[in-house]
Amino acid sequence: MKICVVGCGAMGSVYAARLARAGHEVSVVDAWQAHVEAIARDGLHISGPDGEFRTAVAAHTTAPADPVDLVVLAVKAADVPAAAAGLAPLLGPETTVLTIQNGLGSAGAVAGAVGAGRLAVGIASGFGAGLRGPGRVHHNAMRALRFGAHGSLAPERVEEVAAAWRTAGFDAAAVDDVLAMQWEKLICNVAYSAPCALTGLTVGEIRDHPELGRTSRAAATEAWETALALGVAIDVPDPVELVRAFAARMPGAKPSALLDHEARRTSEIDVINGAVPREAAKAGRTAPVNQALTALARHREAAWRR
Ligand SMILES: NC(=O)C1=CN([C@@H]2O[C@H](COP(=O)(O)OP(=O)(O)OC[C@H]3O[C@@H](n4cnc5c(N)ncnc54)[C@H](OP(=O)(O)O)[C@@H]3O)[C@@H](O)[C@H]2O)C=CC1
Ligand SMILES: CC(C)(CO)C(=O)C(=O)O
Repeated sequence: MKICVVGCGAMGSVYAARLARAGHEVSVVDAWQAHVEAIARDGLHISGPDGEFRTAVAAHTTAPADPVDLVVLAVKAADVPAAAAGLAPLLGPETTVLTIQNGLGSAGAVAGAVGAGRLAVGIASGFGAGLRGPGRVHHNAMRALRFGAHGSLAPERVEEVAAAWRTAGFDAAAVDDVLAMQWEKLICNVAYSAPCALTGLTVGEIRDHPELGRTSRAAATEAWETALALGVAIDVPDPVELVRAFAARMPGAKPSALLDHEARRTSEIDVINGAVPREAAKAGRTAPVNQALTALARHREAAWRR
């Protein structure tokens, strides 16, 4: 498959490098000039639980006029509208766009820019990835990717994408109910994103903390109750068990919201913990734990923008 990964950060690099190593024709587009130059010169260097490797991929700072079979949009939520608006040079009549962000709401912005008929949504779970420097990424684990149609994209097209990712060694599958998958991931993210970002603790440290562990589990339980109240068909009998198992796979990981706060950057808290009170309101409910965590994170982030 001819694939372009737009947003070649922590996750985009893992996707691009593994897909290229599996023999797909892969290029990347990223906003960070020094990173793009390092990739173009030395390739992408990935380290993770299964060792290290380096792969050559073509790298650009803006999308070249060269339509591909698959665009993978792997920027953070706040950058989705701008990145989606720049995808036109990569799109041919049969191009599928796969957007993979944590939190809720990104797909709507991408559909507006590229058309819902070509859009698939992905959920990446259990990677704990971070950039180590230009051209270099480390990930703590590599659990699963699930893909689903956002609008009228044919199921065969989603399956084709999942099959390509399986050739690269990912546990990847097409699912019918991508909204349920997004909520299952959201339950895990709300447990760790704001609590880790606000305290500087890792996923495992939050899980094991006598007081903050309780806050983390309460945030997850609130998201779980909200999903059930909205009638989302999540397959989660026990949210506390779900988030414990999530942390057990990568106790040392720093959620990307914590990496953002360490760099004094605005995080994705607004579409992760912040999504829960917004969604709860649709069901006539409140979500005070996530509301408070979001307010604290927003307050800190606002100070960096002053
Ligand atoms: N990290 C993880 O372990 C996991 C992350 N996720 C989710 O995956 C998504 C991506 O996260 P992550 O990889 O950590 O984020 P990163 O910040 O590491 O990567 C995003 C990259 O996109 C670049 N970028 C921003 N705007 C544009 C643009 N318009 N065109 C091209 N490139 C652009 C950024 O450059 P610059 O920094 O210069 O703006 C950055 O290099 C998020 O939604 C995250 O929540 C999901 C599962 C695990
Ligand atoms: C590590 C974390 C919490 C990133 O933010 C994540 O979402 C994942 O790896 O699935």
